[in-house]
Amino acid sequence: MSGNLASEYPAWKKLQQIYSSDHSRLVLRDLFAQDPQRFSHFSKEYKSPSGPDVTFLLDYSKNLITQPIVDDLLALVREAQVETFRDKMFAGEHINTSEDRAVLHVALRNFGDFKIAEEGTDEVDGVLEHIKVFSNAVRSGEWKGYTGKTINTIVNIGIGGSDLGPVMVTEALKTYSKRDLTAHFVSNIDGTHIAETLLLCNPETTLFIIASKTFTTQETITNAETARDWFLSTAGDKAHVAKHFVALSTNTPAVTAFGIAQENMFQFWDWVGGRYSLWSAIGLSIALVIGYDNFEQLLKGAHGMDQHFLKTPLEDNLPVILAIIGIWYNDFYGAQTHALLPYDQYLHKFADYFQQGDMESNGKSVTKGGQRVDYQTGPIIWGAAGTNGQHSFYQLVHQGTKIIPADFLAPATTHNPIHNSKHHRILLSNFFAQPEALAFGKTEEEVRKELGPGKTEALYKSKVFEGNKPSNSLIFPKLTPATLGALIALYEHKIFVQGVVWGINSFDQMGVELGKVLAKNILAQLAAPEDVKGHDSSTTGLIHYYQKHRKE
Ligand SMILES: O=P(O)(O)OC[C@H]1O[C@@H](O)[C@@H](O)[C@@H](O)[C@@H]1O
Repeated sequence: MSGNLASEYPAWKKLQQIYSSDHSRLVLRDLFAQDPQRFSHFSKEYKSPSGPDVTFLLDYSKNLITQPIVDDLLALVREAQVETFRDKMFAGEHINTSEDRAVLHVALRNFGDFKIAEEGTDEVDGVLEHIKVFSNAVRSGEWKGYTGKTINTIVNIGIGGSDLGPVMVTEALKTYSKRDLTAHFVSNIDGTHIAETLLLCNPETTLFIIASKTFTTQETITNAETARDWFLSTAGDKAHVAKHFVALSTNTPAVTAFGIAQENMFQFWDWVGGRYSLWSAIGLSIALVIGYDNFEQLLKGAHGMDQHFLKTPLEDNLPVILAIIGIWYNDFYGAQTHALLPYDQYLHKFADYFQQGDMESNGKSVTKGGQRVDYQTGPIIWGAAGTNGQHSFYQLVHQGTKIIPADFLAPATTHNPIHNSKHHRILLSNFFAQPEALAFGKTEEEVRKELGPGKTEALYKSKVFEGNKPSNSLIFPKLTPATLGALIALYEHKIFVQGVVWGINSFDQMGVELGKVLAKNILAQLAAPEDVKGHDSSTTGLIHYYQKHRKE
């Protein structure tokens, strides 16, 4: 986030030369054969420096790297002054320059450690207390609906960062959830989303959580109004809204105008980016589902990773290691994507979550100084829970023409050891096998030996796995709230490091604006064909087709 062009750093130029001269020699079979200690050289165990016990092993030995390459990538990190910018972030400096804002999601999980001088950081504990008291009241049944019944359903209405974090975390920690409290998440403006959800709700026992940092987001406000109308059509009296609607927002006037009382508003601050907000009041639905104590464990797990990121030398710093490996493929190998592949059904929304986390943060092409970059920035993030992906897109990962770096994640112990953990052993055998198959493949010689003579050349060739496909493996004892917190913070800081190296602002999201403005303009033109003005022939033609065929 220095605003410099990464391609001007001496280390960048050196890495380009290394890639050109050496990449054909970077073959995992050979690298492992040459160094029997490769695993211990390129793996690290994380142990939380404070708070709840969190540990995991990151094995990055199956990457197309050598120690000199790692050293040059770390030199790049130093030249980009990542440590300086990291310290600025933790100190509350306004590193989000385009919006003149601090970037302080770390302050939301700062259990007294870091000194941060920014307005609002002294209010964090008060909001956490509010979340605690409220979530305890709802979960215990003390909080009653307008007819005196306890709440058994919550509906979080929010989109983007006000949806994806709570969705991902409540799914990931479902085993900790209060099973008699059903949680729904409504995000899409498509009326189908709210309509189908309302069919499952009883107005007497449903709590709506309107989650919007700005409280101006069209989707969220429209869905919230629809929910309020639906509620009032049964409840009648507007005074009952107070028992069934709460807001999570930075925008007090808009919340009040909507009709939500200030005591039912959970505050946060402009220094919390939407995609980094699950640790804030936006996490209310998480606290309701898993309980406040577990929510706090999540925060503490993340705080441990914050300390690790802040205090660990670069060569042992796990977010830095993930970041440099990503840069190596993204910028030198030309990899377009990065797959997140958790072998844990509970983490089935992990890739969706980091699609926003990473792509909205680092999907930029202009540096903080305003220069057009001449290299690749953020990768396309995608993925699915194992083993489902194996029966779908892994074919291309194994034998396609593209290089797809991937992170495999898995718990050693499952929360569901059914059938004497048979399922889990099978799951983990796949978690171990896939990176092995990707890295080492199967040679033509091995195929010929296996099939024997007399087969067509085409068949021999089609069964070859070229291998040399890179991956990281991350294994942790069990998916606990604290472990999940640490994993999320690990990836958040990885994204930060990459953004600093690329010289971009990872904390604004100007790219979401243009479409919003055009949609607003078009919405006002939808009534009649003669209203449709100022568009290209394609857009005009599409709108005219819609106008001809709609039935409302
Ligand atoms: O929380 P609100 O303000 O409704 O924003 C919801 C989402 O809006 C989008 O346009 C993006 O800017 C996201 O970063 C944000 O999380």
